[in-house]
Amino acid sequence: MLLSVRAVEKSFETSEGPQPVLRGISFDLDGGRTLALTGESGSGKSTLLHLVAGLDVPDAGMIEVEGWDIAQMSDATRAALRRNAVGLIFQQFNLIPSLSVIDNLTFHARLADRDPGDVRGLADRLGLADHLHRFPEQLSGGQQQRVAIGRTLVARPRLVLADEPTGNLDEATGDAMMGLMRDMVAETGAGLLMVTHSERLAGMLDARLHLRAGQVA
Ligand SMILES: Nc1ncnc2c1ncn2[C@@H]1O[C@H](COP(=O)(O)OP(=O)(O)OP(=O)(O)O)[C@@H](O)[C@H]1O
Repeated sequence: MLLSVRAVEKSFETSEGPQPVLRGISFDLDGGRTLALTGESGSGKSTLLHLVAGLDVPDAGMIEVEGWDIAQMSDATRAALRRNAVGLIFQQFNLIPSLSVIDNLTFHARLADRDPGDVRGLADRLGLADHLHRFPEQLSGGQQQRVAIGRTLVARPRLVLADEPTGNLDEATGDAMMGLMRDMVAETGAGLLMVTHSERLAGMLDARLHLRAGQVA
């Protein structure tokens, strides 16, 4: 199993005491499969994604990526897992401002010890062929979002975690990016866990995990 989540609990301290946000979440995700994470605002989607990404640790329960329990890892091992096995597409694009589009793509492949392969072909599929030598600040928000998607895919992670990855794109471009992500998942055998508020996009994925008040509904 690529990703196993079992009985995960997470609370945050607030002025009124601990506020439970995730209350016993369990699910599995196989390689080559795509899973939509849906639920109303505040239901715990981003919190769950952060835990799976190893950016935070659960209070109870277990999260295994390829059989490795991320809560038991040292910070250094967790960082290495994030670098090599897990690809994050979050709302902050975190592009490197001093690198052009093509260099941003290539750099991330090398960071993950991957041969970047056909970067120009990928840029083409991202609709960025005419912007290869631009710097992030010279791109629109949607173009930056596509670089962020490409940057993650070029590293060929085992697990792709995405938070509204097409949120800044028009419907046609968003659908094209969804198609690209699904193709890459199918080609590389990676798993995709994607937060979305869109029923339409959720319907394009293999399965859905719907959260309601911190539980699987
Ligand atoms: N660091 C934190 N400290 C305290 N409370 C937090 C923290 N992070 C999240 N929360 C609370 O946890 C709950 C779930 O937040 P989360 O961001 O996971 O929801 P979400 O489903 O992703 O929402 P949205 O769709 O609006 O992004 C919210 O009530 C939020 O206020």
